[in-house]
Amino acid sequence: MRIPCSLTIAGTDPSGGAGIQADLKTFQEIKSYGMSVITSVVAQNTTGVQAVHHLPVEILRNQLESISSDMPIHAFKTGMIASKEMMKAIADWIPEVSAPYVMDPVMVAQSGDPLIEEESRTWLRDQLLPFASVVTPNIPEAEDLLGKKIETTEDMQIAAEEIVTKLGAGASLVKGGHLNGKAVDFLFDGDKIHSFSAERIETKNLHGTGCTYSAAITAYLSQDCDLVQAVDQSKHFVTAAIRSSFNIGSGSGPTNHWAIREEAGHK
Ligand SMILES: Nc1ncnc2c1ncn2[C@@H]1O[C@H](COP(=O)(O)OP(=O)(O)O)[C@@H](O)[C@H]1O
Ligand SMILES: Cc1ncc(COP(=O)(O)O)c(N)n1
Repeated sequence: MRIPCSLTIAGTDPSGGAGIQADLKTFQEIKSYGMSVITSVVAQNTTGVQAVHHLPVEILRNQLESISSDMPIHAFKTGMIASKEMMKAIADWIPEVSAPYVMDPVMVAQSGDPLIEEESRTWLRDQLLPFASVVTPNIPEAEDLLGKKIETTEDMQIAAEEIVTKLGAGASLVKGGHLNGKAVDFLFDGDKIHSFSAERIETKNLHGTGCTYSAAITAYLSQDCDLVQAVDQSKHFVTAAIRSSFNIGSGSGPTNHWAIREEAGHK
């Protein structure tokens, strides 16, 4: 039996709601074997980011090599990649792997704290994004990638299309968490637009939603789901996780990764 294997390349969150920790919990819930390569160690919690330590690029390369020389990778994602040098190490490694690549173009934490160097954003867009099978920007990230404002759902659909046609991603999922009204996301798959909608849940506990969503897409892709089906199932996953998110910590609390299991009646 083939065991689906997912890899995340990202920064850490010791409070367990975002980054590598959220990704591994999500892989586990969706029953994809989880592996992780750490880019930066981040001291953060529900209130924000307190300190960041970027690992040396050489140890990033070593970790990538440890995985690809020994382990199967059926899908992988990237999250926080702080510097151009780290992006370059990952771009050099990607051709070694033939698996779907989900890029979460993380730029700032929910708290507003920056997670990547300002001058690396262009490199992320021009050198790394064209490798992505699908890229999953929130609205501020899509605005940054395209250099224009996104204010309506029509703007979101145009942005999703342009991230593919102008910037070269395989597909693009523009997420609507930062607009008002329903929580609607638009996927352009290179051919047409698909929309994924859920009721907006009134909560301050949204720490790690983007990480959880992109990790879920990665896990479903590792199981050979097609992209539209993977996004659809992941939207259900992240919505359930937000609906029963935890009021822990004094800031924006984490989502509940086992919500889907509870909804299905498993304890
Ligand atoms: N209050 C909310 N209620 C329901 N879904 C939400 C809410 N906020 C965000 N979402 C959904 O969570 C996912 C993550 O979106 P978003 O918040 O835009 O990304 P990020 O965490 O990267 O900023 C998307 O599917 C979005 O529609
Ligand atoms: C290491 C790391 N990566 C990403 C995020 C963004 O999290 P969110 O999903 O809340 O935007 C974060 N806070 N920390």
